[in-house]
Amino acid sequence: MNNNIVIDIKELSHYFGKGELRKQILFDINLTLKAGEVVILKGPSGSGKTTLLTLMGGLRSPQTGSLKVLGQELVGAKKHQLVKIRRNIGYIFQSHNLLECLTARQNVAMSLELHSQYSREEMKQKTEEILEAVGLGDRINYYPQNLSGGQKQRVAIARALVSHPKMVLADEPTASLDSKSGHDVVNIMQKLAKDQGCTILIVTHDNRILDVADRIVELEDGHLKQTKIEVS
Ligand SMILES: Nc1ncnc2c1ncn2[C@@H]1O[C@H](COP(=O)(O)OP(=O)(O)OP(=O)(O)O)[C@@H](O)[C@H]1O
Repeated sequence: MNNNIVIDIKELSHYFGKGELRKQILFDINLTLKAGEVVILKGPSGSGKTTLLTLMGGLRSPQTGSLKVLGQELVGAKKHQLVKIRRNIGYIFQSHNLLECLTARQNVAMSLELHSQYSREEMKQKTEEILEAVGLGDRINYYPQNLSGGQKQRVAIARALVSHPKMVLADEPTASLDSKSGHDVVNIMQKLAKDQGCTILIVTHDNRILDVADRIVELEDGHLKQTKIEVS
């Protein structure tokens, strides 16, 4: 595998439904994401962005074409192979999906517990460091209900990045935030990713955050537009 390539998609198509209801959602997608790149995927509602993101994240089985994540082909992969690939990926969703009964620290620590190589002391240290890095050093023991929308999304970022994943997939991470919090959140995500050499793919409608991207790609009716906007 070329170590520099994190996602390699060739001629990927996707269909929902069966028989007469079968409908093609993605058409011959070709896309490569390199290590450390921040890429924004935009496009109108219903154009297939979330479908593509869930395929790349091993959250849905791809049907035809080729989709390689970290060198592993996911077309035809078994369930356990999808599960294995997911351990290398951090996920951030529109609504933060924090567990309300756990503090910020516990929510972040949960993600580390999946990586059993860490001792309790290491987990505590890593959790505190990442919460400091997202500007929540003074909110470590707060429950989600006592945090603002932007702060909760920052906990979600900390949770996604604490285990140093190779890739982060973020689906509309700023949709429920005001302009300033939205910008803060993506800036933190971008900085941490650059520090860690992590690739980020952000699906968004939010034109206010386009400037964090190294590259913007666009889906329209399931087709990836060939014109790629390079952001300087
Ligand atoms: N599980 C499913 N079964 C059938 N059709 C689906 C399913 N999930 C999505 N679709 C359809 O696939 C198309 C693409 O949906 P998708 O959620 O990927 O679009 P999107 O670009 O992310 O939209 P939005 O910006 O509104 O979230 C839509 O027409 C949607 O109705």
